[in-house]
Amino acid sequence: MNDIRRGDAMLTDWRGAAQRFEAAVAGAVLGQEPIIRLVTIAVFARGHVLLEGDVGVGKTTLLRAVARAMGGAYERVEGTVDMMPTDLVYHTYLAEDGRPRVEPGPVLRSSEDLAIFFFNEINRARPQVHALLLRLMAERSLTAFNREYRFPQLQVFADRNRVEREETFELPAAARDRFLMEIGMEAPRDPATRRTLAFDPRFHDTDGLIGGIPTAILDPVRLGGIASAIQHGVRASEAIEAYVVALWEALVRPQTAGIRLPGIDDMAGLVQGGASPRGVAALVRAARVRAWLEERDWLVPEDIRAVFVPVMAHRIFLEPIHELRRAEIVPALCRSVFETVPAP
Ligand SMILES: Nc1ncnc2c1ncn2[C@@H]1O[C@H](COP(=O)(O)OP(=O)(O)OP(=O)(O)O)[C@@H](O)[C@H]1O
Repeated sequence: MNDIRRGDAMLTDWRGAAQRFEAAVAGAVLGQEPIIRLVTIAVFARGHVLLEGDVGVGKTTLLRAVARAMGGAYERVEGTVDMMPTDLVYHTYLAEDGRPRVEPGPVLRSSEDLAIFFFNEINRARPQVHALLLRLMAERSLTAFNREYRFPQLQVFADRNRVEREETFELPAAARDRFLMEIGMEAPRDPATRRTLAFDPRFHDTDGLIGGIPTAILDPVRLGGIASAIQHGVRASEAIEAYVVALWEALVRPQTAGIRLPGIDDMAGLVQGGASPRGVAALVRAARVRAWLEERDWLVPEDIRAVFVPVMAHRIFLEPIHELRRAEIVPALCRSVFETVPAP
């Protein structure tokens, strides 16, 4: 078999694994197929994910299900206001012999095999902790105990609830683009799913639910190679390239693209920045994975549109007076961008 055929066969095998992975997660987390698809895209794009939503909509359950179905070394911490950055790296205690001991903390416990680091309730931790986490996400390395640790397989999942505002700390806006995606999660609307969630005891016992998921469906050690093969294997036509650049342009300069939003007089000053080349590269990366999951080796406009909001919305900086209405303005802006820019 030549190299291209071998590469194709590998991509097809891995697509099967991706489908089994999605099915395993969907078996435990009901009515969230679009969110599970986005998380799968992030896994194969090797990007970090922030999940945001109301209290008790299943964010933790989804991320635990993903960690279990994926396999590999996994650590989870819970954000608290008194957490220190060093709590992630080591902890000290007095041993039975009365002597102080130092043990690796959650980031170092599995050493360099760490595949998934799950940060629960990230907005309860203070900025010093965010700073360490964001550096770990950007560089996938950490210096401790006089040496550098590298985490080539590391993927960070974090969640934050949208409701809580007391004693919480927002992530710095400029650092949020370390997350490939920010995904909003809501409870399923379908009445039958709601009834099952309310009455079926399987969904009241999270540990039992997670324990029933098949494990280690994806091999984290090989994910980097497959992610690279997807990025090289999915083609973009000139028309698609022009489409992405036009969307980007319209997002950054909506007024020039002829976009008007209700209640905003100064469209020219609305977007202050943030949709950077790094952001658009992330968009294309995620779109290519979507195309691959849809069994194509070329991009279509729908691949771009399907990942546009979760990849781009958190990277846009608005004029400060509009930030309070961000949750309403940014989706409306994205919708207008799609309506204004003709798809090829
Ligand atoms: N879509 C769903 N599918 C399966 N279980 C669900 C779903 N939504 C909620 N649950 C169940 O509801 C309970 C609460 O879920 P979970 O702790 O994951 O919510 P959360 O969004 O992380 O909440 P918090 O913001 O308080 O941390 C769990 O027992 C979970 O099994």
